Amino acid sequence: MKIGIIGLGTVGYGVVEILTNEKERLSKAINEEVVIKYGCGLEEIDLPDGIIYTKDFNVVINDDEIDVVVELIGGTTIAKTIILDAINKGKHVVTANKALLAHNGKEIFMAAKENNVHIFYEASVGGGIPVLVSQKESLVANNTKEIIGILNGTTNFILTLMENENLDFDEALTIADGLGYVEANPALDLDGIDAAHKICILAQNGFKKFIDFDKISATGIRDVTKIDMDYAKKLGYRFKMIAQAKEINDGIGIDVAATLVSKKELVANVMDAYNVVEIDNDYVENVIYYGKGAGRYVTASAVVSDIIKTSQIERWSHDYEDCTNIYPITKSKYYLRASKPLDVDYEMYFTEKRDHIYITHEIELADLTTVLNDEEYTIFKVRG
Ligand SMILES: NC(=O)C1=CN([C@@H]2O[C@H](COP(=O)(O)OP(=O)(O)OC[C@H]3O[C@@H](n4cnc5c(N)ncnc54)[C@H](OP(=O)(O)O)[C@@H]3O)[C@@H](O)[C@H]2O)C=CC1
Ligand SMILES: N[C@@H](CC=O)C(=O)O
Repeated sequence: MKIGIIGLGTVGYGVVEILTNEKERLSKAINEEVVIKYGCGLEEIDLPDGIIYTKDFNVVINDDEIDVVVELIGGTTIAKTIILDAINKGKHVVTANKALLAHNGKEIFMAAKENNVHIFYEASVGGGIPVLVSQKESLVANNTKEIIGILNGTTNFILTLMENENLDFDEALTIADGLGYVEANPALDLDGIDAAHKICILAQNGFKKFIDFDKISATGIRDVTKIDMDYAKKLGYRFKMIAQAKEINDGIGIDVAATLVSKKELVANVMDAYNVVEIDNDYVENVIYYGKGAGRYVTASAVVSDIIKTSQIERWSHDYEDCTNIYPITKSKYYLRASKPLDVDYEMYFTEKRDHIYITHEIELADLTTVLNDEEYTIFKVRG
């Protein structure tokens, strides 16, 4: 197996290291020598002996000896060209590029099918956690009912810091940024866009439907305050940025939102930069996947396992229909904080200083906002 790795940054160099250190064992596992022929990056770096450095990804794609192209540059422009060109040249492709797959997955999967090549992308969701392979292979007997997850480590780290250290959002963000957690474009993390990319990929595979990414509602964690975090704590909840998808009526409900999760739920106890995915199925019922969602070796572990999987004969099918009806999930329990008593049905209520705090029964958001009229209030979804 001859491999070309395009992108030698955090993940790409980790892949080079693992494949080099584990070459003998991995080659034995597939009964074929695993060889990195090219490392492609914008700037030349030291590569282990035998790997050819190139600046030009076309050198990799146009080499007839290359079986697997590994795209690890990120983004949705050049990466798309690289992946489609590689597929059209009959190469298997491995990528960790969640943004590209959420936006252009359909086109890429179709091209892979037409060219009879593998496209594997385990590292795009949950870093090293083997959740996609489980969805595509181990859960094949099941119909998925619901998927929920904490799919962004950065925001989970920030929420954990806010809670444990009693910090404001901005204070916690500064610390997370200083530790290198926050993406170059912070909106991807903070506004839930990265988590939306990941739930889009999970939902497509779970419900066997293509989802138009632009229809997914994502609100992120910028509105979570220390005040609401304290009230949540008093009521037995913890703030988490929850990505959720489930089949509803004639379509798919899917969104990402800061949510109060009961501390009794396993998901509420996933702290720091860890990720979790919980999939509810008809036969095996609930299964939970937990682990680190980012980091050089964590992510490279999933990429290497995908590279090795390209030696298998059977292709992953992505013969999905388009889902035209995509909705935010608005039927929920809600947390409300207002400066006056509110006329709402509730499960829990207390008042402190000038605040009136409610956890409502499950209700449609539109019905709730009708009752609230012009009152000023803070609102978040509640789970559990
Ligand atoms: N880091 C992580 O923990 C995780 C990352 N991912 C995904 O993995 C992918 C890679 O991420 P990561 O390694 O962190 O990103 P990095 O920015 O660390 O690495 C990307 C590398 O690609 C290089 N590059 C950019 N354009 C080209 C080009 N045209 N030809 C060759 N090389 C190029 C960059 O060079 P330069 O720096 O000079 O621009 C950089 O070294 C992304 O899709 C990301 O979303 C997924 C899960 C976790
Ligand atoms: N920014 C992402 C990195 C991995 O996908 C995260 O925080 O989870």
